[in-house]
Amino acid sequence: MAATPEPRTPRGRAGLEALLAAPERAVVALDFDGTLAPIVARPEDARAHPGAVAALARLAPRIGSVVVITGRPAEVAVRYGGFAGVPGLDRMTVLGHYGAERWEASTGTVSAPPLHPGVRAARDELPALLEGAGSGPAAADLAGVHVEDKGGRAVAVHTRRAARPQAAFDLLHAPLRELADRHGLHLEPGRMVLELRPPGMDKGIALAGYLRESGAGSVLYAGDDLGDLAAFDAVEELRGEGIAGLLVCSGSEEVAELAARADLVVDGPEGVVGLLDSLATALGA
Ligand SMILES: O=P(O)(O)OC[C@H]1O[C@H](O[C@H]2O[C@H](CO)[C@@H](O)[C@H](O)[C@H]2O)[C@H](O)[C@@H](O)[C@@H]1O
Repeated sequence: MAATPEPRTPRGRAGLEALLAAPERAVVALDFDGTLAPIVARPEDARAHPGAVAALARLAPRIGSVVVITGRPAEVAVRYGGFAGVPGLDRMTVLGHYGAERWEASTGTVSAPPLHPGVRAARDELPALLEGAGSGPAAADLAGVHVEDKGGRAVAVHTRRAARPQAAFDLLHAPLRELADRHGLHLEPGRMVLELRPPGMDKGIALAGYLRESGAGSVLYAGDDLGDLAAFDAVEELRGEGIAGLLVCSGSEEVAELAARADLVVDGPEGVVGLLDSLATALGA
C-alpha cells in the first residue's frame, strides 16, 4: 500500500496533519463524476471506480464522516456508486443536485425540495433552441449533442458525444445562459456539459452547512470540475474559522482551474482511490 502523498502547500499539509491527528473530527467530502467515477461518454454508464467503495468502507469507520456532494440526483449517485447497504458506509451522506437533495445511508431515504417550474419550461424549449443553434454550418458541430433530464430538477445539455465537443459547448453557452436567465435558473458549466438548475444552492453552501452541523475540525475535499470550485472557496473560507482543509484535485486534461488551486493533484479517480486507501492505512485500517 502506497504512503499518503504529501500536499504541495503548507495549508494542505496542515489539513492532512489535522485529519490524521484527530480523525474523529475529520470529514472526507468527495465529488462523484470524474472524482469517484471515471468520466465516460454516456452519463448513464458512469459507475464508481472499482476500488472506490472498498476504499471508502475502510476509511469511513475511522473518521468523522464521508459525504459525497454531486450534481447528480442523490439516488442516482447512490445507485451508480454502489453505496447503499455497504458495511462501513452506514453513516454516509450523499448531497445530490449540488446540495439540494440529501440521502442518508442510515435511513436509506432522500429528502428533496419542491420542483422549480423553470426547469420544465426550459426543458420544453430545448429542442427548438438546439435546432436553431445547429442550423447552417454549425449543424455538423452539434450532431451528437444530447439532453439529460435529471428528474425534472435540472436539465443538462451534454456535448461530449458531439462531432466537435468544445465547439458545440462554446456555441451553446450563450443561448443556454439566456434560456436559464429567462426561467430564473442557474447555468452550471462543467466537463462538456451545460446544466440548467435552480439557483440558491451550490457545493460550497452544501459543504459549509454539512461541516458546521457535523462540528468538523478538518476537511478533505476532492473534486475535478468547475462545479467543485464553490466547495474549494468554502474550504478556503473555513480555514479562516479554524477548520483545517486539504483541497484535492482529481486531475484531468479537461479542467485546469482546480489543479491550479489544489493542495494536492492526483491522477483522476484512480489517484483518488489510492489516496483514500492510503489514508485508511495511515489510520490503522
Ligand atoms: O458533481 P458531479 O458528480 O461531478 O456531477 C456533474 C455532472 O456529471 C455528469 O456529467 C459528467 O460525467 C459524465 C459521465 O462520465 C460525462 O459523460 C459528462 O461529460 C460529464 O460532464 C452528469 O451527467 C451530470 O448530470 C452532472 O451534473
